[in-house]
Amino acid sequence: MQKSIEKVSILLEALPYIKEFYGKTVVIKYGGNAMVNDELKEAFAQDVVLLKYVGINPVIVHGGGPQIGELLKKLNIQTKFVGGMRVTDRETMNVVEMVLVGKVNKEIVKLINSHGGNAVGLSGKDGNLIVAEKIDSRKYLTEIRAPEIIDLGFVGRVKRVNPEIVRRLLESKFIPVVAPVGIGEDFEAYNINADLVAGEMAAALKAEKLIILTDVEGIKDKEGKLINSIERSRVSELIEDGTISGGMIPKVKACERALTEGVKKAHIIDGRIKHSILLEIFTQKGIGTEIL
Ligand SMILES: Nc1ncnc2c1ncn2[C@@H]1O[C@H](COP(=O)(O)OP(=O)(O)O)[C@@H](O)[C@H]1O
Ligand SMILES: CC(=O)N[C@@H](CCC(=O)OP(=O)(O)O)C(=O)O
Repeated sequence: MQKSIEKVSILLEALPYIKEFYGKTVVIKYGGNAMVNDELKEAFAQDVVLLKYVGINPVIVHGGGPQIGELLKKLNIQTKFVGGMRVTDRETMNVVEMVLVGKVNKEIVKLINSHGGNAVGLSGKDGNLIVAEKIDSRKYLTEIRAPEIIDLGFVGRVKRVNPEIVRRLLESKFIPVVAPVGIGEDFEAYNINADLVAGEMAAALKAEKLIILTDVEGIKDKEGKLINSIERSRVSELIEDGTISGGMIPKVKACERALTEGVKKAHIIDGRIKHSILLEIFTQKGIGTEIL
């Protein structure tokens, strides 16, 4: 009996959050490093399906960096990252698209559907969802003080998101799952960092929240201690003094961008913790770092 009462009180703790977020959209970035373990994958899918069934609209934007790396290795194609971005020549771009759209996207769709959801996979090409343009490598790499200034190739930035197709899917009770491949006005495919796509998606949808799952607890300070909460105006100084570097830079940039466009809160949370999404949304304390 005591156990049952505990269960009810856990459910009741979620009630104010279900009320607050009912009918709202939450964009979730599902990172390649949080996708490596089967147990975590199952927990992720359960969280997404639960959100949908309590009336919250999840939109998934996924990565797949490690999975791209694996296939490039098998194909004996050298690859490197500069300033958190994969240098992408045409051959690499083909592999990126093959892995992200052909493999990772469909795996996530299957995973969610096998837990009772109704997911639909999209890339930036579908419905012109993500219009991209080649990133200005020099400008970007200088701005983030990258160690090397080179041409990043077919690395894109989001020029525009046309969220119509995603809105329609949400209205029809589907769960959209988006691969971060953009389409240029030159009809070239562009490789876009998935965090940046998630930020732009949240902005275009005027989402309630952006949640970025990653492979660390959240943003850490100079001493390596987790920062629970930070204002967006303080983020650039942490990049400038080197506290935030590498793969964390596009994450905080994505959060800044979403918040500037009216998204209420952004969170960087630990995807290695089972049910991290539910812990973030439905508990008072939340987890990871919130950016306001
Ligand atoms: N201040 C910081 N706080 C936390 N992680 C940081 C920080 N600066 C750099 N990082 C690095 O960013 C990484 C997360 O980015 P990335 O590896 O691209 O993740 P993902 O695969 O989830 O997209 C962390 O594993 C960590 O090494
Ligand atoms: C330009 C760029 O770096 N694109 C990324 C796209 C995938 C991604 O962002 O995956 P994660 O979120 O798993 O890191 C790449 O090629 O790896």
